Amino acid sequence: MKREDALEYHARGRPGKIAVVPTKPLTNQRDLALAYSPGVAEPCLEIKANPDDAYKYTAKGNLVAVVTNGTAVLGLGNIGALAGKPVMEGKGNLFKQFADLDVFDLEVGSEHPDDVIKFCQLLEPTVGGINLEDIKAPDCFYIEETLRKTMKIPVFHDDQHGTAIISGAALLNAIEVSGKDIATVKVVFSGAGAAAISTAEHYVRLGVKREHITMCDRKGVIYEGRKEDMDPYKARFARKTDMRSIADALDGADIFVGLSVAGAVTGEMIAKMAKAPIIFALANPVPEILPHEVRAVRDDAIIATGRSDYPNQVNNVLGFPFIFRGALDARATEINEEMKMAATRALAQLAKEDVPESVSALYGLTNVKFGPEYLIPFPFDPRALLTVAPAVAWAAVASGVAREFIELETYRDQLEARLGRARGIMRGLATRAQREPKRVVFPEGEDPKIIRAAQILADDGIATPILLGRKDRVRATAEDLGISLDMIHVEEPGTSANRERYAQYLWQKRQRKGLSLVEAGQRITRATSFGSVMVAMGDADALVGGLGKHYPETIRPALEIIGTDRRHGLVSGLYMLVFEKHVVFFGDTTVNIEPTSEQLAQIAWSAAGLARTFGISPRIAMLSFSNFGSVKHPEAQKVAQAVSMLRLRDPSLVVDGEMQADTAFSSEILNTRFPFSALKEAANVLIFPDLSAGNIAYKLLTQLGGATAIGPILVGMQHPVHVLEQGADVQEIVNMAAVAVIDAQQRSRPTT
Ligand SMILES: NC(=O)C1=CN([C@@H]2O[C@H](COP(=O)(O)OP(=O)(O)OC[C@H]3O[C@@H](n4cnc5c(N)ncnc54)[C@H](OP(=O)(O)O)[C@@H]3O)[C@@H](O)[C@H]2O)C=CC1
Ligand SMILES: CC(=O)C(=O)O
Ligand SMILES: [Mg+2]
Repeated sequence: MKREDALEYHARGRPGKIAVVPTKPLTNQRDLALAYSPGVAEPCLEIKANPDDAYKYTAKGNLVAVVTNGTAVLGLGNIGALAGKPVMEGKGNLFKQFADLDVFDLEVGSEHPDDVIKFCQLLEPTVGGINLEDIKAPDCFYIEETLRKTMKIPVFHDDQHGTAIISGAALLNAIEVSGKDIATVKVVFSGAGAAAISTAEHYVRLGVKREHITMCDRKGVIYEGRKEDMDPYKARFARKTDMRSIADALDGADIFVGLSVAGAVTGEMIAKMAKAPIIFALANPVPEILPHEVRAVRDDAIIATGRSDYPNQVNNVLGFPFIFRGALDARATEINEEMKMAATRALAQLAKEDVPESVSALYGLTNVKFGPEYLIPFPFDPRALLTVAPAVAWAAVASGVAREFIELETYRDQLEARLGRARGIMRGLATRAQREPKRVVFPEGEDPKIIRAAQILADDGIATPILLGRKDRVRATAEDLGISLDMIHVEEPGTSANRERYAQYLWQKRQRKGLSLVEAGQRITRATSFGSVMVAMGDADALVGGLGKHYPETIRPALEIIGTDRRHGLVSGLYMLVFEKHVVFFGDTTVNIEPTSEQLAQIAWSAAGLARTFGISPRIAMLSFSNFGSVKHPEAQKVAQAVSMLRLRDPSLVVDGEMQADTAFSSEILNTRFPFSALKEAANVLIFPDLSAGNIAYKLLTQLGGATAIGPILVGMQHPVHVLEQGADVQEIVNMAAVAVIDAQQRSRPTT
């Protein structure tokens, strides 16, 4: 990271990192009357009568004040309120991006603790919570304690408790990885300020013995009887000891926790620590010692820093957004010890779970697993919000400080929705699949991604996975991945007891297409054919395949063996494009290259059915370069004919065309220029005149239009078969399997 890049990042475009965004339309006289005078008086009077209504009519419940006086900004020291503003804007940005909380960053121009206290107290009507930031010790303790006693909204000093919570999670996991015992470990702190004191107290709650903690500040070890630079908070850690320097303290110590400044310890000191030392060098922006300096003297060390450019980022960014989310959603009156402990445990546990590839890919990593290099989740892991916020909210309810009851199942859905519609939709699918899980067969059963997806599907009760492949290979890969195959069925096409039966079925299906019984016997050893027969014969409910293969390699055997559902007449590949505010289905994007009018009508009919599966009432636009006969060309007429056919087939469908893409999305164009159109509002199903158009359009929208694509979803097969994109990641495989399960749930299986 270069200095110029950081400066350019902050200066680029609109200076700074956050802005205020209106959440209600204000485009005409009526809006103005509602938003401002006279309409605004109504919520004012409601709140006057019932102050709690502020949470209903204003942004208070989602608003956090990040307050500093700039006296301990990162490890830069007392650089003042104004110079601290970039950090506070940064916290605001993180609150928003990671937890959808809005922030006012408030830099208070006074070093006097009572000024900060008064300032915060006066903010109580404005915000739902206060995050104190970068205020030096011991002032920060007095400020926070006073505010907690006098205010009814959560007040949380991030450098104290955020750091304690996150490093507590990392501590539990580092202890587990190193095989140490929390009751006997010797811990040395560099720093005895806001972060260090609170972290040490949290470690004691987690099981570290107070007498095993040695705390050092600028003057060295804090010992019993020391007079210089002491305060009551440091005094709680004053040890009866002869040690005077941090070098003395580190000799034989198990754990070093740096919450002070860059360069506070040296390699020489670290070299003298006990076996498998745990080094948390957490000063920002430059740690007490850099990881390569530790490695130079200790190859058995477990290392974490506060930065994002080394493994194990122990930084309060993993805490404050999610902790405040949970606290505010539960309308907690404070953030108490139970809530902090719940956050620590939730983060520690999350690190032990499989990391989605979409997350590790953000860090340029593959196969990330719990261990010395991965003790704690990544800040960009969306599961952090989904895990920590509910844990905190629930702890608030359980400890009696919540004013709002949290229904955990629906709460997780609400959090998913905050992360974006695509995730919300996929989670909705998983929930539906879990109601009646089905057997899903995976032809690429030896692939590590498929095995990992199978584990998730089985663990989450979404499907009963059947992996096709050589059993020894599947077992060996599963073992490498640390995955148990107890709930996963593995079938080897080459040696399966069902081989004969399946070959007979295949032969009967294809004997008039030139396939001999011997050839059928050979073909059945191929996983895609084997899997397709399993589905056709009812030994599996759905097939999900095609990982690393070209599309036709999977779809052809499936089509030959399973065939097309007569009601659809043809198979097509649809995508669901999820935008921030709406969802649009695209067809056909993957199968039919030059569809006829009949086929276009079929594709539209299938797409309408798929939209209904997702709980969306279809409004179909049949697209072209022409608007309702404006261009006389066979390509446009083909689309218009498809519309007529579709109307005959299902008069209740909301469909029209041929029309241009902008017409499809503009109710104004539709209603003014084409008032005869059956489509009156923006379409949510787009049918393209050919595969080129459909395929190009969906790819452009994912690349340039910010859409998330879910698919391809294959419709029109006799039984559920779904083809993965070649490079699909584990989460995409899980998603597609959930779609396959729902597809299977919706069909009544005809007897074969
Ligand atoms: N990774 C993370 O998530 C977080 C990291 N931090 C980091 O922790 C550090 C401290 O922050 P915070 O507690 O808020 O600040 P404070 O000002 O409250 O405390 C700073 C402490 O560091 C001590 N110190 C300063 N220089 C030295 C030195 N050369 N050797 C030993 N101790 C020294 C001070 O000693 P004295 O008491 O003698 O003045 C003081 O105890 C910063 O670097 C900050 O970036 C903080 C929060 C979160
Ligand atoms: C991360 C943080 O809050 C700090 O270093 O102060
Ligand atoms: Mg800070």
